[in-house]
Amino acid sequence: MPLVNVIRGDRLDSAPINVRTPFIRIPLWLALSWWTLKALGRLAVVLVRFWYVTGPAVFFGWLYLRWGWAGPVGVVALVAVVASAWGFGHRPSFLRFGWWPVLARFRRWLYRRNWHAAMVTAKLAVSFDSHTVLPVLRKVQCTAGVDVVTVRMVTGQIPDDFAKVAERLAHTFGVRQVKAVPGARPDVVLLRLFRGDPLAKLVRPLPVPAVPEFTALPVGKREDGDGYDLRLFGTQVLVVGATGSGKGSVIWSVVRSLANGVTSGLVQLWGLDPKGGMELGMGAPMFARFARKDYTAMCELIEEAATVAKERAGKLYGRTRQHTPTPDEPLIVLVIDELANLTAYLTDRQLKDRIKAALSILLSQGRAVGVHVLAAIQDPRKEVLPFRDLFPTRIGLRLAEAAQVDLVLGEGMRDRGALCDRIPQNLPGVGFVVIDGDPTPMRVRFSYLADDEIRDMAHTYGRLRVIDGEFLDGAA
Ligand SMILES: Nc1ncnc2c1ncn2[C@@H]1O[C@H](COP(=O)(O)OP(=O)(O)OP(=O)(O)O)[C@@H](O)[C@H]1O
Repeated sequence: MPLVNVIRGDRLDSAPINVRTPFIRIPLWLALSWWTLKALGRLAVVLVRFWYVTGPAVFFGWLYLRWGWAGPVGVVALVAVVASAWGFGHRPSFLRFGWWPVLARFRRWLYRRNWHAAMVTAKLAVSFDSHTVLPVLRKVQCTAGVDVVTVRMVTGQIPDDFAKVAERLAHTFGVRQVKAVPGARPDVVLLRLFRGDPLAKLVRPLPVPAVPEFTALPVGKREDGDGYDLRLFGTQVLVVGATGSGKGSVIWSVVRSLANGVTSGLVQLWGLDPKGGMELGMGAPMFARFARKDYTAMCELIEEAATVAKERAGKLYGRTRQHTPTPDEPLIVLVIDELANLTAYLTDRQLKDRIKAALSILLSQGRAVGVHVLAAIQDPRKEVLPFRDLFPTRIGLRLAEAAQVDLVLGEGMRDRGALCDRIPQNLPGVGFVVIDGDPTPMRVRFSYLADDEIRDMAHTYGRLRVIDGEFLDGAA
């Protein structure tokens, strides 16, 4: 409160010009007519603007006057019958042209009701030149479980401003999650509001592709309802998740998508399960090489893979930039269940150093020459996994701490919606991935193979030859 130069009373600022406004006497009938005309004009604007309410209201009013209750009830029944027939007859077109547009109009009305308050409380309203400016709600489109709201930003705003307050917006609009992605134009942001959770239900094992498509292996479902296809060519894959987060389901989903390649010899899986074969043991026949107890055998497997990678790189030098798998030179995928056991917790220092050296060669040189790594780990810190950055594809399942999200998925990914630390324990197999060409992380759920399904798959497609350095009976 100011303590000097204060006097009581209203302060009147001196006017720049003093103008005496003219006094005109208007007859009452003229004023009344003007007000009536203005009210009629406003009514016409409202009637036209909310045509989707006024049109049906007028139509039903007319039906009622003409035929009594039978009129409106008959028309409602007719619409219900036609809609049901359309919905059952051709569901995709009914949803696209019938149901979603109607729902979108309703949802737009809901969002508009809260828009002003939501923008002000989320600090997205901007004060400029002594007035408040709000982002403009342009359009709402609905699809299964998701509303896409097109928003024109205020000058100076960027999509990340919306991403930062996404959680606040989700609570305000009563949806599960909000994601902000850049729109088609630089001044537009798209808010994706997720109403329900399409990933709440378990994803059953997916059909095994006849020939594996190494750029798009079907492994799960995305939250926008599409299937999630993992790219293996040209990359190395790291799966990070707390205990019980479903790392095993990622591994088995990938193995299943490659199963026909294993049978045809186009793919060789080499399995390393330092936890004594707890995870990979059930499907051991899927692996051409398998090590579970002997750390020296595991180290030798990794060194052998690194040697293959170096030899192939030497052969392909100057000829091609991507190796094409053949039965003579198959795609090799090293599946490692708990990588930290090899890189951090191993007490034999010499062996640990050999493993680290071979792994870094494999990770850096293998991806172009068809020698890949699919590794799972619980703790993504640098001390545990020094070469985290050599895995271009990283999958974040449920994580223990918010700070781990950006370590796994990249800087700013938690702000953009990858809430790995908020994945509930009752949703194992759910995680976030960064999909090529999309700056916002995608929530996915990996398919789940029960133990019997893993055994069946191994029985149908498996070709195991060597366990811990020893040939299996009947295998050669
Ligand atoms: N994709 C999934 N869908 C449904 N349930 C799943 C899925 N993945 C895993 N589960 C369930 O969660 C349990 C734990 O999964 P899993 O053993 O794969 O986790 P993990 O991350 O490998 O744990 P740990 O690090 O302790 O080995 C499984 O026994 C299974 O019941």
